[in-house]
Amino acid sequence: MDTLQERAILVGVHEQKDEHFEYAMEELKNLAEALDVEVVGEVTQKMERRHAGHYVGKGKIDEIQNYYEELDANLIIFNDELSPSQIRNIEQELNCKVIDRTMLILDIFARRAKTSEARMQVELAQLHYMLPRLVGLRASLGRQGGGTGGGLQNKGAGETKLELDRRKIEDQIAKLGHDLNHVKDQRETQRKQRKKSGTPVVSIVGYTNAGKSTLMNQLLKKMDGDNAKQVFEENMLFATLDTSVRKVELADNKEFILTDTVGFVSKLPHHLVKAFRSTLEEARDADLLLHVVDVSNSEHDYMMEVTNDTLQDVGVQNVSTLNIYNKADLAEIPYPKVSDNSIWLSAKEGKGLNELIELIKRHIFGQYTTCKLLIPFDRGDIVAFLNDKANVKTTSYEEEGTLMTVEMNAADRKKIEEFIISH
Ligand SMILES: Nc1nc2c(ncn2[C@@H]2O[C@H](COP(=O)(O)OP(=O)(O)OP(=O)(O)O)[C@@H](O)[C@H]2O)c(=O)[nH]1
Ligand SMILES: [Mg+2]
Repeated sequence: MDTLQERAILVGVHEQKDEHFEYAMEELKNLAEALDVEVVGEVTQKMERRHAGHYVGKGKIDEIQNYYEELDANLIIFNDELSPSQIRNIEQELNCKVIDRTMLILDIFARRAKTSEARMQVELAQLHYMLPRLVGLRASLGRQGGGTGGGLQNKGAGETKLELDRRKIEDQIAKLGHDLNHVKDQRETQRKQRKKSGTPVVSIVGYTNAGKSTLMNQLLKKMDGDNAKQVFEENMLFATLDTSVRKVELADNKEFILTDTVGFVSKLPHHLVKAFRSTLEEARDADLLLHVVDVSNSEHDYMMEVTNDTLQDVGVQNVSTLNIYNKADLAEIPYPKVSDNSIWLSAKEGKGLNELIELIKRHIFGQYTTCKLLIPFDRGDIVAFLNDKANVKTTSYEEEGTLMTVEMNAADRKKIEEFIISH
């Protein structure tokens, strides 16, 4: 397919109460560039509230039109999600291809999704978004354009040739919902099994591009050397869209499960959060969250706020959390440094990992207890089990059997209760 280079003008309304407007516009530019769209201009307007009919004030529409022609643009991207009537009205007035922040994010997700579950989740979000906007979108997407189009030119929604047919879209939504439920059940079963095994779960969460996958890889490398099964890390928005689950085994026979998942961004589309809910919910059952923050970004407080709000949105509450201030190498901050539940480190350089592991251990192995056991000589299986699963501190051979002092978790302890002689 012949793809025309897209040249976009960004349009944003700066509402009075919004303190993060400049950053939101900068992020919009990054999102556009993540789709190879060239940003050629920007129009902003200060208003008390966005205009219900056409997002910006009426006079601003003419200004956008002039700018559009002058800069030879072929696309206009709005900084917020446009309502169905806003899309229709702006379309009519401007007579050009119009997309909004939501379509942009959906499109990025559509391109990055790798597993079938992630693809289905994105497609579901796209269809939900499209359904009430068919009229406006039909006009907009019918126009000559390049790569972006609310995912319609991508695999997934695009290849199923829905032709914006309402009935077909509704059927497809129902089908995806059904298929996703099935995947969700499987995931639930796995989660339950993990829980039953008593192995603590540590989940990495945070804003997109904060360094979550880099941290996961470094932790795995530290344990398994270069044989570690790495996850994908990249300097781009939404490099990760799926949950990766790995087991981390520590030197003292303690182990935990580490998960990496999709990152957050401000104004994450509501339908996307909904579609990805089951992925995001994984964090709800975690024993500990590692909230990774790019401390070198001047907006990192805001990014933390967005992450916390999104987590709350999907019902992740009251899970103990460590704040990981990452990329300290790019900030003027001494590192590694630990203070209460916060740590400053550099995942990329691998500096601060030992301190982080200590901090993690302190949180998740709190329920570990030490006890003394006497195991008859004919129960070599128990001794082997303990050597494999527990942190064995002393072993001596007495007349009645093997005497061991071990530190272990509650689940394993239950299994060998009959051999405990003192605590
Ligand atoms: N300088 C520096 N760069 C880092 C550090 N940690 C990660 N990065 C870089 O930041 C970029 C993003 O890293 P990822 O690990 O992919 O980030 P992520 O949080 O998984 O991002 P998403 O999956 O997109 O949400 C990569 O280019 C990393 O090399 C760090 O400590 N210092
Ligand atoms: Mg990632």
